[in-house]
Amino acid sequence: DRCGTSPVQDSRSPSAKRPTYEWTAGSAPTGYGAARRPSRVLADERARQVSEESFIWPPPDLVASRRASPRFAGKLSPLGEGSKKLPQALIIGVKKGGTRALLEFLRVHPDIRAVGAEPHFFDRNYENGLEWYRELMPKTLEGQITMEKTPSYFVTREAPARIAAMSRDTKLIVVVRDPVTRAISDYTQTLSKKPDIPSFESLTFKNRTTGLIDTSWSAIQIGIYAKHLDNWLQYFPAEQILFVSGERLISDPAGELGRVQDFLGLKRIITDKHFYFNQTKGFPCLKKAEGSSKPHCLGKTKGRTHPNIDPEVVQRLRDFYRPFKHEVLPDDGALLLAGRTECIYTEDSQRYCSGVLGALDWGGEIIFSKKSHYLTRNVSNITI
Ligand SMILES: Nc1ncnc2c1ncn2[C@@H]1O[C@H](COP(=O)(O)OS(=O)(=O)O)[C@@H](OP(=O)(O)O)[C@H]1O
Repeated sequence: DRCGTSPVQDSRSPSAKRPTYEWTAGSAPTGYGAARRPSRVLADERARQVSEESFIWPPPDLVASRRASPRFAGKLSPLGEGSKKLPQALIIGVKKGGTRALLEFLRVHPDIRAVGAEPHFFDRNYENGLEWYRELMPKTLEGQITMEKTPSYFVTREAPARIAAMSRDTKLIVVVRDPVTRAISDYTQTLSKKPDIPSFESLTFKNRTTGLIDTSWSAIQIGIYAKHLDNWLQYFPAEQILFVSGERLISDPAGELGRVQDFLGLKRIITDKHFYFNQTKGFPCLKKAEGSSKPHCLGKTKGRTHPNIDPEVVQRLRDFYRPFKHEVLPDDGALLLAGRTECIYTEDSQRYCSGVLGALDWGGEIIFSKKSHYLTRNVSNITI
């Protein structure tokens, strides 16, 4: 991954272990970034797993732009014009959903400029202040959208309020993927760094005999999308959140990118002709990466081979996630992560017909109800 895991940024190298903050010039403005370290949504030790890009610091883009690397010349105007702006759109999750692929594909658009590394501003670096954050961003010209991706935002309790404090108009993008595959992908990543960890099967259960799932394990907890989403819907209307299917990002990248460009109010410039399927990699790749004329696939850490998991455990996890897919969430419009449903009925026989935002390959759909009501979260009250 040219933005995350190129050899010089190997996450195993000691110099890349932890972010250091000394190099930044930005000062924290009052009102943002309280002295307190942000507390994590996932308190469990295992929740400290972070996506691999988070180890890359300082952000390669910043280093690259300081060195005026020709790699970035494509997007910078010859005079280096423009100004650094706070992002207007964020890819907030989910970890292992396909967030890197989405960002890399989006960067092909001339009206999108993005920081490649994960800034982790709204979770770990908030006390550094908004000016620090702005300083990380690439320069943009009028009409260009500034973006970043940090998948852990989606599961960070404080993130929605903080992002809303920056701007209530921030557009949010969530790449969702079958939560079971996502969990296995998450585990595979950890295993690649710590080969001695227990098996996926044993980590899944609190007690294997009773079959009780360990929901404190971050690999499981991140996939309870409805629970995390609830938190976001307290601060942002559903229309401001776009769900991208991680599966379709692989099977039909241009189709998903079309939806994203529409959501961002951009001309559909990224189309089928930008992609080719690389047989060796087994994934779609870019014919030309941003600022380059060469084909570009994501790096070795994207598209890892997953270990075989006991099918019974996989099934048990599917059963575990099913109710969450049916959860109805409060908002201006209700949002439902559910099966193939077009209308739902509440206990008082109210009928809520929904516009389907997107079908998910794992049998779920993201449905947006036009009706503006708080719907009960008790699934059994609802006939589907
Ligand atoms: N085009 C393309 N090339 C390679 N990989 C692709 C692509 N599109 C989606 N994916 C899937 O992205 C998964 C990694 O997700 P993220 O980038 O969100 O991971 S991370 O949270 O930033 O670590 C990664 O998960 P694994 O397959 O488990 O490695 C891929 O399945």
